[in-house]
Amino acid sequence: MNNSPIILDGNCVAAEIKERLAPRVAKLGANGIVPCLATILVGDDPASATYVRMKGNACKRLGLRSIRIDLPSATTTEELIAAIRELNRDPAVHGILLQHPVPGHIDERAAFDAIAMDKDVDGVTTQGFAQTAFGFAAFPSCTPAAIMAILAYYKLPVAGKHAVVIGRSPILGKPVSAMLLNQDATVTTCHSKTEGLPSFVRSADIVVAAVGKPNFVRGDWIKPGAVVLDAGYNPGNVGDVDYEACLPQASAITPVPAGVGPVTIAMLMKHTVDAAEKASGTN
Ligand SMILES: Nc1nc(=O)c2c([nH]1)NC[C@@H]1CN(c3ccc(C(=O)N[C@@H](CCC(=O)O)C(=O)O)cc3)C=[N+]21
Repeated sequence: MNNSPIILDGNCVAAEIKERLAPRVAKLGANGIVPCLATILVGDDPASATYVRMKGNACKRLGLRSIRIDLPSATTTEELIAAIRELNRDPAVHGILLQHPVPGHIDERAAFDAIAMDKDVDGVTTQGFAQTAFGFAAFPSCTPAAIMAILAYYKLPVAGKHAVVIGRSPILGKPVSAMLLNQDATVTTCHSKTEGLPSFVRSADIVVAAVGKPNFVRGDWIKPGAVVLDAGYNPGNVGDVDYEACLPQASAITPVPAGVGPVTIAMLMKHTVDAAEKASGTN
């Protein structure tokens, strides 16, 4: 038992990331460049609309431009790709974010892969994933980058540790597994077909929950002293970790809200500023 776990405060981590962006945004501005993020939302899922609005608000607070494109749920893959290509061609747009998930009839992979590499600030393209996996300097996807930023901010050791990632989605479980591996963790990626999931989690020094099931990770799965990172964003702002049950076991744990979420948005802002600097050669 551990009676004083560190509560990993995502708002603090996000504040530091955004503070460091301010002078860079000012310098770009002095050169007549305003970093610009285009967000695309297909359909009218209210939770997705909330996240997209939060991203737009974060841009505004940092002095970034944002363009919001809302497409009807009946949009075809071809129409969506056409909208993405138009943003690819627009030199004033530095980053493009296609909000996941898109309606089921759309080929989401094809749409993600239509995003120009140098504007893939959300790290969703196949090429971006490949670069992330190989440890090159692409924009990694934002939630995995947020998880790594939280570990770094609190100086939590990764090398040599057993990290168990629950979930293998293309923009969360898979890339965060690769990023942990690149920092010399021993990584086990668990998923819905994993047999004996609790026994894997029980051996983890670092647990990353990315399953999309509310309160899925139970307290008795957590090895005493483990670090627990909750990347879940279920309806009603509920994470994938049963926080109250895991808290007494963990040495450090992210809450939901105010854990991984705000850092995800800060990373998106950072990547957009990075992209604007690269595009303009101003860094
Ligand atoms: N292409 C794509 N990229 C994404 O990065 C992406 C996505 N699609 N689809 C949905 C998920 C979810 N996501 C969140 C970001 C911030 C919070 C966040 O900041 N949440 C606040 C609370 C939210 C509130 O106040 O309503 C918090 O945890 O403190 C949550 C969830 C990004 N996602």
